Amino acid sequence: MGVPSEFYKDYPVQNEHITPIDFNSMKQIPESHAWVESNDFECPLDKKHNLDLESIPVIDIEDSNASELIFHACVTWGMFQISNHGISTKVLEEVESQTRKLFNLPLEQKMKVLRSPEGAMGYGSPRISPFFSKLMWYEGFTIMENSFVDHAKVIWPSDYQEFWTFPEEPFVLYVIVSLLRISNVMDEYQTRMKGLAEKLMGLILKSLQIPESDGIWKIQDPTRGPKSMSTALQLNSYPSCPDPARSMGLAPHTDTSLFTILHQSGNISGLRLFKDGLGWIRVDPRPGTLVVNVGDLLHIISNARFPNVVHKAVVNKEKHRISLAYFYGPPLDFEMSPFLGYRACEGPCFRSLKVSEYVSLKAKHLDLALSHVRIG
Ligand SMILES: O=C(O)CCC(=O)C(=O)O
Ligand SMILES: [Fe+2]
Repeated sequence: MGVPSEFYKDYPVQNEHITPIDFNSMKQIPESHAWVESNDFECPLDKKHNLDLESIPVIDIEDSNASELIFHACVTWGMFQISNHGISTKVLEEVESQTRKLFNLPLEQKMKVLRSPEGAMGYGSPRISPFFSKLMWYEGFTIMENSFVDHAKVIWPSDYQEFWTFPEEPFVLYVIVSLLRISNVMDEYQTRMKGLAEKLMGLILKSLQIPESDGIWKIQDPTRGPKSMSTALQLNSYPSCPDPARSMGLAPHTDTSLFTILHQSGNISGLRLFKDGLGWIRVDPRPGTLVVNVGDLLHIISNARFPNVVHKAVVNKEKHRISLAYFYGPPLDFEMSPFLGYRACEGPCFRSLKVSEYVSLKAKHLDLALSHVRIG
């Protein structure tokens, strides 16, 4: 979820958990990246017998029943796919192509925007890395709101100026042009995602029958100014891997957000969700759709009615997979309470707490964070 950089100052990450290796030069996976049975319990959907559970629902968000359909999908899966979402193929192709360009830069260029040990933005390994004994076959780039160019200037001010001072160098020029192009595309994508997220939020709150007088409806109010929603765009890159069965793209986790909107590139399988009793289920990319998954904060607000779905990403031998996750959450100062409407379970399952407290608990305890919030 989008949090200010200074937020993680009490939870610094060690360098080995920030710096990705040069994946492209690897003919085999190093011991540091070799997982034991990483892809256990793989459970292809075509082997399922229960037809109702056979696929993550695709919901047309303009459908008059969208809210109802979302409710059922969230209760059953904690995940759904959306069509008719208004993000054009052109925008998605553009953002994907710029993302590929960024990750295709030589490692030493990407290292110039490496996330700091206390930081939230920039290039690096997953922030969940310290919680696992093995490293992931992954490199990512986290962008917060505002313009990407502004972040770039903040992240590497001296080099940025150098680029303008010595423009005769062709590679440097290429980087400047790429940077500006990427910035525009990333800004545009975030703006579109924000609009879509606001719409989805309305449908989700309606699906839980939370009355419009409740404070949660008001957090999207733009007059709140800088204290508006916390969002982040996470560019995920999974280079092709010599030994996918013993590697992990992104280890099993739940998202801290209210919900996440995920775009999976091309026709490359990678996302898996965990369903009790069934194991790992493939959520392959489907043209024209985006994936939406329930995060921890919506799990709390829905009083555990919506599962915060455990998911992971696997890698493959031939293809370089890209995905883009847009995390959407309430402002850090927002006090969350489980909603106890007639659809929720009896009594509150969680205590009330500020979003900032939950984000800190997550940074410290990862998947055990919820046990610090649960009542009874
Ligand atoms: O790449 C994927 O399919 C999953 C990404 C993800 O779970 C995340 O960015 O939190
Ligand atoms: Fe995730």
